[in-house]
Amino acid sequence: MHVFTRSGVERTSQKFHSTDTSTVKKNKQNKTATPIPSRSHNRRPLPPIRPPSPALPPPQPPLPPILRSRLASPPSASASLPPLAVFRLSPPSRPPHFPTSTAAAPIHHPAASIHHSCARSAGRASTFPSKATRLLHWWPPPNPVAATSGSRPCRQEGFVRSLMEVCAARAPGKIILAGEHAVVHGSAAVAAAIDLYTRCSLCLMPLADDKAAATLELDLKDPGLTFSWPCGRLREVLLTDEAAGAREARPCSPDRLASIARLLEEHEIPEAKIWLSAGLSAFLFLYTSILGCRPGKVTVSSDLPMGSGLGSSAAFCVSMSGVLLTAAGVVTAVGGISGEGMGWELVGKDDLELVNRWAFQGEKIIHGKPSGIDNAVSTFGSMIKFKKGELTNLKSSNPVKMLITDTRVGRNTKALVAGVSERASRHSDAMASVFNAVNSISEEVSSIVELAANDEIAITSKEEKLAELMEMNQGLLQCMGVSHSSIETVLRTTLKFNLVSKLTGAGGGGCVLTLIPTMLSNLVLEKVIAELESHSFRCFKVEVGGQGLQVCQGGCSYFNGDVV
Ligand SMILES: Nc1ncnc2c1ncn2[C@@H]1O[C@H](COP(=O)(O)OP(=O)(O)OP(=O)(O)O)[C@@H](O)[C@H]1O
Ligand SMILES: C[C@@](O)(CCO)CC(=O)[O-]
Repeated sequence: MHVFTRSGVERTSQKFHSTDTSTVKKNKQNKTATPIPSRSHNRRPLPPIRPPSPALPPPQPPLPPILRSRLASPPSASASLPPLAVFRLSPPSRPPHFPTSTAAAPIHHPAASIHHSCARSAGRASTFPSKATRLLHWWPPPNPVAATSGSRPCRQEGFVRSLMEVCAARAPGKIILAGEHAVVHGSAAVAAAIDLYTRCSLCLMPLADDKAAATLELDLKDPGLTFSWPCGRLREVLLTDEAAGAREARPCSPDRLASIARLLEEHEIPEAKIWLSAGLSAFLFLYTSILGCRPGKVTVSSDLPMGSGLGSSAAFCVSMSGVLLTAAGVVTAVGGISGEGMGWELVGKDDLELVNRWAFQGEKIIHGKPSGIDNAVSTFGSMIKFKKGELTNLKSSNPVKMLITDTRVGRNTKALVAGVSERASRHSDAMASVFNAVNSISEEVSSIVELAANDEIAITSKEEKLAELMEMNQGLLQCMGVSHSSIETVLRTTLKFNLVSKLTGAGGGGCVLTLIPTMLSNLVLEKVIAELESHSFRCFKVEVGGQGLQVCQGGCSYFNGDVV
């Protein structure tokens, strides 16, 4: 059992700036209370569920391409065996997926610009020179260290490699088996990485003679938007040029957050995509803190549905921190991943700790008061128990099958976390008991997943215990006020088949986990999925417990802004 410690965790909540959308929009979700029916073996019906307190539902973006291939019932597929989430502690063998680039129509602004992508599949003339041209353009290296130290030598802080200016990182999403929300208040939680990734790639531009022309560009493939800021404007507003040192993760001060908000206001982000502003703030903070105001282009693409409980914000912050710290020369790859063949490499433990600390600072901008579990599991991978910043690796001895159902109801983690904290301050004793009960559940779940079950009876008994704990955890999440009528529909549907489900992540919509017993017949499973999908939910499979952050240092190449 390995134990990592996340140091430097700040538990004070940070007030968000004026672009925080949770105050702008109200939750327009269906607020009808829906009771759950009792199970066949005489369980009492649970009390009606009140919809979560102020959650902002971002409009659900189209399904990421990789998820389309994971749908339990692809639109045109015949009724074959539906795929499931399987806990597996080996790294996934599926090669990474990179979506195609998008077409853009620019909207101009004097200080900053934003481009809206029109079609996922349409090609776009690359703004990147070919690799050969870039090398020529960059020669001789701008730093004397590079000139004297060989082809891959530049590992000094503050110096960015000149010959291999392209690097990339990818970080996985996660599911939470037990303990969400309570973990923010000090309880234990159990989470596992899934094999859906967010990828960030970075191309550092030459420090142009014409400083006025230098820009920082961010291409977000999933919402289909490109943002750019003149580096001069960044210096002017952030009152900084140089990165203050990437080796120490620093929090974003309220002043800096206010300056970042000013930079974002200049962009006039479309109202329908205003929920992106939290991620943009995290990006500007991480980029300028780690690399200063130097010109570059960052491209982000993700397999994860955003704002659905699968840790998209953590995967965004971890992959972003990973690529920036790699470019800054403070994080180094330690070796390849067998079977991947795409140049992804693992990162050493100390470097992962640093990435995790930076990502946590980014998560604080997006979430307000994160526990740190999402960025920890995205950074370190595997299955973990997390309590008060301490992480314990869990070795799952039997595969545990989970079906993931995306209710497609958008919500906002920050608002949901704040809602639970408000309830905790209104009913401190009652909520302390709820958090305490969740802590016991998570501790028990973490012991059970490590138990080796060697025959059908032992496996069934293990799964029954897990199911009961998941059911209890879901009941306590309802007490916290983070369930939703769509989640209740999933619970009700799976309960008809005697299957247990619980929400995963922040709740309020998003994704739900259903434990699939090893002995369940495929026929029954198909019926469950068909019924879930008849409610317009999406069911899909993931592999669980794989690697965390991976980087690609040079050696990766670019086409139209995507790493290929
Ligand atoms: N690929 C991406 N591109 C741009 N922004 C992203 C991306 N992924 C996440 N984000 C940012 O993170 C926000 C979603 O974070 P949120 O915490 O609400 O959901 P989540 O992390 O998917 O769910 P949970 O925290 O419950 O696991 C988005 O609104 C956006 O600001
Ligand atoms: C809801 C929460 O517990 C998990 C979100 O994935 C928030 C957190 O721990 O930061």
